[in-house]
Amino acid sequence: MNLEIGQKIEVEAFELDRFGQGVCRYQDMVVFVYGLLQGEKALVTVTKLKKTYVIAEIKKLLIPSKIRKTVASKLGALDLYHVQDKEQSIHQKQVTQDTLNRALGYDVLVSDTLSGEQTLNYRNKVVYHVLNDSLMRLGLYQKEPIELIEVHTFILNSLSIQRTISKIQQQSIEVDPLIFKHIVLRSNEQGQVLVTLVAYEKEFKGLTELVQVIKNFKEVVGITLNIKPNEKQILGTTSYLLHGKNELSFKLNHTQLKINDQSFLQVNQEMMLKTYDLIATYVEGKKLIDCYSGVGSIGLYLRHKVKEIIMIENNPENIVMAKENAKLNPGKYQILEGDAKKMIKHVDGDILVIDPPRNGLDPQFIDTIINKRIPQVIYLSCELNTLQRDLKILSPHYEIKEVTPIRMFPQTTSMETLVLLTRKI
Ligand SMILES: C[S@@+](CC[C@H](N)C(=O)[O-])C[C@H]1O[C@@H](n2cnc3c(N)ncnc32)[C@H](O)[C@@H]1O
Repeated sequence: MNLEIGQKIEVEAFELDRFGQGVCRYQDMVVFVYGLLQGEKALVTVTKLKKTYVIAEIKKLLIPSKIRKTVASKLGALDLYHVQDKEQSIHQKQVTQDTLNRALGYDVLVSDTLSGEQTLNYRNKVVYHVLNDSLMRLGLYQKEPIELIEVHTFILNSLSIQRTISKIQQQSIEVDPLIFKHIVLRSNEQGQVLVTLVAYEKEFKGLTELVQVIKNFKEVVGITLNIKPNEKQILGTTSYLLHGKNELSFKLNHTQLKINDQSFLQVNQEMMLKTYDLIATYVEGKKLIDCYSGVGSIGLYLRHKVKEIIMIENNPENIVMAKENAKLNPGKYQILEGDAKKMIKHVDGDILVIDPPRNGLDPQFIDTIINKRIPQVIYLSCELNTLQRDLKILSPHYEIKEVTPIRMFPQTTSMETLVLLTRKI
């Protein structure tokens, strides 16, 4: 193979992979082209040469696919925007099916993707990054090459977040981009907004001016300053209240929920409710363990379905919030703080709901579930790769009853998957 960077070649994608790349073959090489769909032909420019594969970008689309909606977005956060909405759901089901079949070595039955009506403006949390400029400019990451670009309208923003960020972006404020790094905006269904300024230090140039401006926006219920712990993590564990309250309330059908600037909550409320309603149909038993429970959204939502709920969560801030949320939604709860793999050894229940972070389950945690013979396990996963790894270990002991891909993040390749498992005799 004698390809060179910058060379133009004609390729056809035989597959759209789970990262939104068209997979093509050129001579003996695999070529990945972001934004190229299955069956599409394009003239592409080689941008990276690796030992076993090549990365190229579309120069000219020669034969477009019927499922294409528009040209691919530059933004990493919109990496499936060019695909029609219905086809995004079909793609998600296919990727889930292929990944699980490959891992488990048999045909896993995967349901149709659970989808919603609101495929734009659904995000109730968005992180804007401060660009490297002395006058404040805010943006998002571009996909290829990965770099920050200024963005004024982001079509996944909830309408209230879009309104707030537009007003912030109209300000001309001098800042130090080496210290002031992000603005995180969260909104609820009432259109209220919690704004978090994220910086490496408690004081920075432009802070007072920014707070003066933002606190006058009537939708803003609170402004906090969070101290960024390192380059990789957006938010740290220290927050200071600068205005209003560090709290946002949500009404999730029969459940009231409060979060703060550090809490996890699914970003798409319509799909969160659809997911929780589906989980509710699985729940049949007395004692439910909600593990990786965050501020308690899943356990609280299911409180009418069981006699008792045990929550396990390792973040002390979330534990405080979960206890407040428990008071808002009376029921019988035990809220336990600690590492899931240790805590799970000390509790019993007949239903286990697990909603871990992207890195999935610890082998020690899986061993304990298997040894305890918990009859029903409901696994909500935000990372298909760790889900398939964990299901491989669980599957000799648990039957995979139902797998539902969830379209939690329309216009993107990110996906959520819900799996119902029952103990084999
Ligand atoms: C994906 S979130 C789910 C939160 C909650 N179920 C919800 O939907 O609102 C994962 C949660 O697991 C918690 N967590 C991460 N590692 C943990 C561990 N080793 N033990 C217990 N909880 C953990 C995080 O703090 C976070 O709240």
